[in-house]
Amino acid sequence: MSENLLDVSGLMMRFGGLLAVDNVSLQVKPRQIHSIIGPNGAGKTTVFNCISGFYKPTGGEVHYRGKPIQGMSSNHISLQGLVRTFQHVRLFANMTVIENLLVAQHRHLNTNYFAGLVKTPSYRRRQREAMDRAEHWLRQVNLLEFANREAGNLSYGQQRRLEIARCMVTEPGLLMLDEPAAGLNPKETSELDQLIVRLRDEQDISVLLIEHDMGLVMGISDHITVINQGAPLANGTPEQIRENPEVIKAYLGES
Ligand SMILES: Nc1ncnc2c1ncn2[C@@H]1O[C@H](COP(=O)(O)OP(=O)(O)OP(=O)(O)O)[C@@H](O)[C@H]1O
Repeated sequence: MSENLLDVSGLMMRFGGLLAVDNVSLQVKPRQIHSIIGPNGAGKTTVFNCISGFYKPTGGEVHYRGKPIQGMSSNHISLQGLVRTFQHVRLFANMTVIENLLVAQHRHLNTNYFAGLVKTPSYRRRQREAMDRAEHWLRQVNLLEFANREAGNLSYGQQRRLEIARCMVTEPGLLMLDEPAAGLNPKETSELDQLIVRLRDEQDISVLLIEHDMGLVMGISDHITVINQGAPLANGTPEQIRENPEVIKAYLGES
């Protein structure tokens, strides 16, 4: 099997006359934090949407754990273990924090109507496990004390962490985070930074990250892919990217 967890090659996405993603390739290895950076409108979120099944790519291939996933529905892809967050928080605001984590696991519980109706021992065991996982992840993201609060009443930083917990209760292999630090204050950003590193180091998962906060990206990434106007511009370690004149010209030099 390929040593890459995720292998994207020659990805293309066209919207009418606009080529939003033009031949982008990237490989995410196990236990890596891999960031995608680039100026506004470079095509980063479109790459995410193509990988996670929200868009059907116009061309190219996406393999996850060696299996082709391009063209699959987003639901099917998330069941394979590839889950994501969005640029804007998408929680069930009127549900409690814990309910958000239980709902997220529902599709993975594989219960059937009869088992639920008579509450068979295996049904009850799965419910208990779902509750244990929810509690575990609330502790990990420092939200246990808010378990019964409505998600919409959490601070923005807490909602961001709840979204990550919501992904993690499904036990993914690859977590895709789209601008998780947007709108966070420096303290919240530093908590997020530590959380992402812990996910890699303690949970053995890989993280694919889109982020504009260069301090965060340079501080925690194992590998960075830079795209500009839809096309790949550079690939490398944070040190290589920081010193790449093309990148400085296209992106870092602007800030
Ligand atoms: N559904 C769509 N239909 C038409 N054009 C789109 C669509 N989605 C994205 N685009 C266009 O594709 C280009 C890339 O957009 P995308 O959101 O992927 O960039 P980005 O790098 O994520 O930007 P930002 O950093 O500002 O979030 C932009 O020109 C955008 O207007």
